[in-house]
Amino acid sequence: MPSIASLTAALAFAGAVVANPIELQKRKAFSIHQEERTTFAKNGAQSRVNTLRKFSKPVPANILAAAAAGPTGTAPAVPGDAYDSLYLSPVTIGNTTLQLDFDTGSADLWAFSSLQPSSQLTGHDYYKVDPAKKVAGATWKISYGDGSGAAGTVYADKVVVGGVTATSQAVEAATSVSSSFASDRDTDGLLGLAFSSINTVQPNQAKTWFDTVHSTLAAPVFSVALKYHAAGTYDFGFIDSAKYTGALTYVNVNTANGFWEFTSTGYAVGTGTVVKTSIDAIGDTGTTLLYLPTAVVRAYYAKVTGSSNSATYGGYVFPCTATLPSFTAVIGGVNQVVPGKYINYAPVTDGSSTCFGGIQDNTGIGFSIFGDIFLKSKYVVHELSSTPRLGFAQQ
Ligand SMILES: CNCc1ccc(Oc2cccnc2)o1
Repeated sequence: MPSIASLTAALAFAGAVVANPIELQKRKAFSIHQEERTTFAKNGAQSRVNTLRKFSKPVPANILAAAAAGPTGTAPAVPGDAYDSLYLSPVTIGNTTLQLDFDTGSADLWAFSSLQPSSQLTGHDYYKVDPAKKVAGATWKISYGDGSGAAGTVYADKVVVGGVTATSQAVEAATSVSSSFASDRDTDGLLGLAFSSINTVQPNQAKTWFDTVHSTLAAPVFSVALKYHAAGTYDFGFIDSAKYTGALTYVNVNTANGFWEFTSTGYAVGTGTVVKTSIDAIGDTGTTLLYLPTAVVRAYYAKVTGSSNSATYGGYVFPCTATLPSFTAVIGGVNQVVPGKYINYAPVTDGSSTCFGGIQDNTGIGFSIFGDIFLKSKYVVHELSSTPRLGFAQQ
């Protein structure tokens, strides 16, 4: 049995993280967790298997099973402002870590880059392009539902999200961005998590990061836990049962339009009865609000005293002191409830006593959008199986 000192020295040499030797001597039994330097997607369980084998120790079946399962990872989702207008997550592209908006409503991974005018880069982390990694002849150009957009060229580089590595991922480097992106110093780009069929790279469409890595993950899933005025998470390759209450219930997804598109079969306002109606909707972490059919939105604000559909503010507003009813959408036959408090998005301008509704009309969009206002009360599993589906549970 090697001495504690020699074991500590050996592990320190191997670059392992060990407790203080004195601390080790105080303990009767201790476990050593060794992080290995790998170039492929990280897999903590595999590191433990390697360590136990290194010291000729038996490997418990559950650790072997987890190691064989493949990597998993978790990235934080941090509100970009006081009203959860968007959420930002750290992504390492090449050697730089940027804050990207993970967007289940689009399929381009793009970043502010060294190709832009330096005046657009103030306050940003940005991707420093390496001409050796350029994808010859490839360009991209994207427009979002809020009228913003960006365009540029394409590089193949290492992209790490939550410890999971894609060694050669299409990284769309911006050469130009719209004014709303240029003035948003917090968002360094987007990471699309919709289906690669709507990626905008030409002439050869690129894959999303999740599409690149999903076959190596422990399971072909990612799970989203956005939170109300707090940091949440994106889990990749696994479902974290500690992050929700009750059961996960599922609905099939129609991927024809490249979205996580599903049908809600009814709704209720507050304690009212469920109105059966078919609502064609997409889940979209990149959209702030909950956009619904005109009749549904009218029924909701009919229960909000002092509310009106304001031409001035471009949507339904109400007194910030209003007590808002909850909103229920029936998904997969299960009532998914959004607390009324979550439907007060923000004052129309800082300090105003008039507030802008989290529920708005979907006129002009062509479908409903279950954006952050809806998502932040749920744990949402996105399963890329042979028949893709969405799982919902209450946080
Ligand atoms: C606020 N405009 C800039 C901006 C930040 C994130 C995005 O992207 C969006 C916008 C709407 C829908 N989906 C993604 O645009």
